[in-house]
Amino acid sequence: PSTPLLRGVNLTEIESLALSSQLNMADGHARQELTKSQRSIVDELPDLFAKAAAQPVDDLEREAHRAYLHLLHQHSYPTRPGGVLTCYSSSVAMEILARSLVPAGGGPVALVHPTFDNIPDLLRGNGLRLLPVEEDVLHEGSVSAAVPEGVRCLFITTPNNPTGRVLAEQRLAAIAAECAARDVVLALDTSFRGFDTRSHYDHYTVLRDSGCRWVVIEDTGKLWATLDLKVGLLASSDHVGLPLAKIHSDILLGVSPFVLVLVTRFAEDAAAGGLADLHRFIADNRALVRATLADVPDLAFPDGDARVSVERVDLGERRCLDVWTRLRQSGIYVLPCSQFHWADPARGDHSLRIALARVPGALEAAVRALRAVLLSP
Ligand SMILES: N=C(N)NC[C@@H](O)CC(=O)C(=O)O
Repeated sequence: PSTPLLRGVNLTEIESLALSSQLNMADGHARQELTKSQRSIVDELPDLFAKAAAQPVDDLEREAHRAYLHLLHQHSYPTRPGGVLTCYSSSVAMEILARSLVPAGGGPVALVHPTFDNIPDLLRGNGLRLLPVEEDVLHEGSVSAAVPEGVRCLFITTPNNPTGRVLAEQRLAAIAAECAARDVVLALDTSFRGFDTRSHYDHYTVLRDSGCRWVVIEDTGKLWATLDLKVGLLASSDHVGLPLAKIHSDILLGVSPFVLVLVTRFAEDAAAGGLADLHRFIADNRALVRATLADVPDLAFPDGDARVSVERVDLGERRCLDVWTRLRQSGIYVLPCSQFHWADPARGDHSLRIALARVPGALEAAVRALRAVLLSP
């Protein structure tokens, strides 16, 4: 049986246990130090606050959308009113999408497997039935198998969490064409795309050209240590046929203009070289994890070419709950992977996920402690 003690506990509840720990390697939020140029943005906060108060919020919203999406080479995003709805977080965007799918009727939602469990939880919480689509089926093989028969929506996290796997441009085009032919809504969660340039082809051009009904959820919260000052973006095709704007209005009037200005400034800093620096920083932290654990027997890193800000560790015969529990006794937190396998948790019972957007010294201390636990019976 899978790790019973964590049954009924979701990943975010496990992450919340770690929030006050100095050695929190659990959640995928950005907790690294600010760079020099980012600190100078923080030094400007009083002026940014004044700018946010003085300018029309529509302008600030358009500026934030453009700065963030152009940073990631997404030039063809919709600019029509309501084409990109701004939310407090990507999970709020996810909840709006899930609620909007319910009245549409029709079959289940096909969802990539594994992926972060708040996505299936939000979909199921709205009464939607789910069908898992394994990553290999999604990324390779027949396109009709990637879009199961009878589904109302296909939901893909790309880059995926925790694997880092990126949907290639040609594959997105093929899946979008299949969705167009079968009138299936194609939904993408691209929250981790900032870390991987392989996901920086213009998804909006591909989606638009396919003619399919589509939704894309973006998240500014994973990249920069802004204390979770962030926005989620809910973009959609003009013929998506879902009451996204209506449900969005049920949940919020708008996000803080101050956060919009902050996101714009951090995105501009990233475009001026900060994003490349961040990629090197994450790659160095990934290398630190792999080097520190290199001499541990019966251990593997299943996502060899992942670039996202998390790293999965395959523990061999060891159980993730046992390792997680022993680390927690020393105040060190990682994330067990059972719940990512939302349709078959046992498949995650022998792997952990380590957050990489962390101060290197803290990451090294945590991974050295993990190594000690793994080497002691
Ligand atoms: N609304 C939720 N549950 N937020 C947690 C989520 O941001 C953590 C995450 O995405 C990750 O740790 O990979």
